[in-house]
Amino acid sequence: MARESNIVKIVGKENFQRLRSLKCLIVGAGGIGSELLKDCILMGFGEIHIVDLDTIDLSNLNRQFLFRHRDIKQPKSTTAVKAVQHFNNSKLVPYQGNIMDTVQFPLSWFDQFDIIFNGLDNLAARRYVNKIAQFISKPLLESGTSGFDGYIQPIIPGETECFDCTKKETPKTFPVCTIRSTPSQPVHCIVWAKNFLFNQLFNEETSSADETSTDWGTENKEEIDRIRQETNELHELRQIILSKGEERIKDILTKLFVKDIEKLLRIDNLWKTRTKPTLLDQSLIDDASQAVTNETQSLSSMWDIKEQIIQFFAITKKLMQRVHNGETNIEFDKDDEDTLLFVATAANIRSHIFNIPMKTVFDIKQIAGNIIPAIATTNAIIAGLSTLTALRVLNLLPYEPTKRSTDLNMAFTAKASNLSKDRYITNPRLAPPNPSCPVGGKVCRGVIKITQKGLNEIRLSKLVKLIRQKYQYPEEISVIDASNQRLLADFDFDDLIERSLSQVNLHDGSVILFSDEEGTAEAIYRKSLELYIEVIDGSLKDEIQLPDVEVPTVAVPVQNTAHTDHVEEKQGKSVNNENVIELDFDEKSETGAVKRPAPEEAPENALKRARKDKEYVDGLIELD
Ligand SMILES: Nc1ncnc2c1ncn2[C@@H]1O[C@H](COP(=O)(O)OP(=O)(O)OP(=O)(O)O)[C@@H](O)[C@H]1O
Ligand SMILES: [Zn+2]
Repeated sequence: MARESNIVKIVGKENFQRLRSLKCLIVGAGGIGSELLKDCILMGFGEIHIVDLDTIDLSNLNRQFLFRHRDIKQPKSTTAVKAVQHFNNSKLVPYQGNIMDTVQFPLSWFDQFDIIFNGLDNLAARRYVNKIAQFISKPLLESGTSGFDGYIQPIIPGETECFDCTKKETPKTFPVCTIRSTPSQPVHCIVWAKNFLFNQLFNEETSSADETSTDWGTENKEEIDRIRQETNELHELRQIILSKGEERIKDILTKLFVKDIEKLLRIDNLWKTRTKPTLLDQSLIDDASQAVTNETQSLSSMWDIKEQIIQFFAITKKLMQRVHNGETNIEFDKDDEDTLLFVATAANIRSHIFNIPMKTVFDIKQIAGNIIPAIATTNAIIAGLSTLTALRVLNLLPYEPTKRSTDLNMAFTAKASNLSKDRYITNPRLAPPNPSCPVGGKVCRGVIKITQKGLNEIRLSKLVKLIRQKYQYPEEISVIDASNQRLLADFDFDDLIERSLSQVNLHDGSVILFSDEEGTAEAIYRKSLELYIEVIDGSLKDEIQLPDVEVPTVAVPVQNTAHTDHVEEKQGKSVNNENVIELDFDEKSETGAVKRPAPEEAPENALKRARKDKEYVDGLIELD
């Protein structure tokens, strides 16, 4: 086949046969994932498995080229696979599910793959796959894009830096619930006004593209139902816009800033740790509806709430007239002052009721203009670089064999726009693992194999004893359920020690962290050990098998700063750090150290636990 002859030219006949026998996993079937699927098929991988938890949304169609309008609400993974069947020569296996679901995707399932590609859009899932790749020692091609910027990072466990070796930037997109129910910053209200409200009222074509994220950010069913219902009700507001009912602009304000907020206030759970919003004063709405405005206010001065509402009336009227003059779909454009004023006043009224500082129209113009769109071309470039790099990672190129894994290039694109003068792709080298990385550097890692019987019968005390014997830990060690940062045992907390592993909630997919609490007089500690629990079906001697890993001693605590310097140097002068790694990270998991007390934890243990967590986060230096 002509297509195959091209890849054969690149890798040679023998390597092509190897490629045909390899299995790859693509995590995410969105913007990058769709591209990866096409590229992996064109390369000729023997088997390609693709996972996505989501269904197709109207807003995906502009760039996720495997999907059509008729596919809306269908699962992404199966639809993507159907769309490529006609040119496919590989075995394709789609899954709809959350990659972090250890029941659907246990460690043994990951182990079947020769390489993993990430096409994800959130920090939690990226971190999870990174950790899994470290546990099973499989190469991972991590990637991400943001507007015209993007990056790929090949991760070879133990040899190159991992995803968590460098600190990640704060989020630029937000979970749905933050935007729709619990805003806490001006930008949340601006995203709501621009991406959601404005589109619902003035642009039918993009009206379901209401968020920059499909991540609900909550499991609260009541809240999700409310958001869905609210979306349906907004279609009625669109009718007001279409109906020439200028006198009904009051109803729009009342619905958005009084009735919807009343409903929100009824969901008690939302307000346990947050300040409640206050309803917009109905008399302010009534007064503003009577006010006459022809004055132009300075866009760089701060308007009070009264002025915001008056301007909201005026600008909504103006936009309604534009709709009636034939512009049925108006697009937000920061340079179209009408659309800007609508978004600014709506955002500010929402900020006002959520006790968030309001912003000048001028400031809002900067913020709204910067909300970064996803660009199909960047996704295509990044997925292409990712699959090409995979050839090198898998040693499939007959020439220039890679001497060390860190000689692999990590690619960044920046300003890939055809309007920009400085288009470039840079390729900084990879760094070795960061010794103070919480994932790769500071802990040793392995998999405990255990039977269900073992899980039900073996007590925590027995496990601790086995661990101490096998890895030469001292008497005092602490045991933490690392999946949720729960303390299970340490030198003065033994409430759970005589319970079985299943009684302390350990199960297939749990990760436990053992740390030396004692050390020597010279402050030499045994390195921490993180073990993944894999429950197996067959039989095992003593029902449990600990992994054969070396757990060396380390000196503590020395802050390690070398790595940061190294990263800066690696990225080169021409690449602005801020431009490079910008992804929609989930704020909650940014530190990776969520600390939840054990259900039966005494207050004094919470203190100790906090101390321990801190040690885990601080640096440990390995002694050779
Ligand atoms: N934990 C997860 N398990 C499986 N798939 C995931 C997980 N987290 C995210 N994804 C998928 O990764 C894909 C990321 O693709 P992309 O960045 O294009 O986002 P999108 O949700 O399709 O688009 P947008 O966020 O711009 O609306 C999405 O299809 C999303 O469903
Ligand atoms: Zn790391």
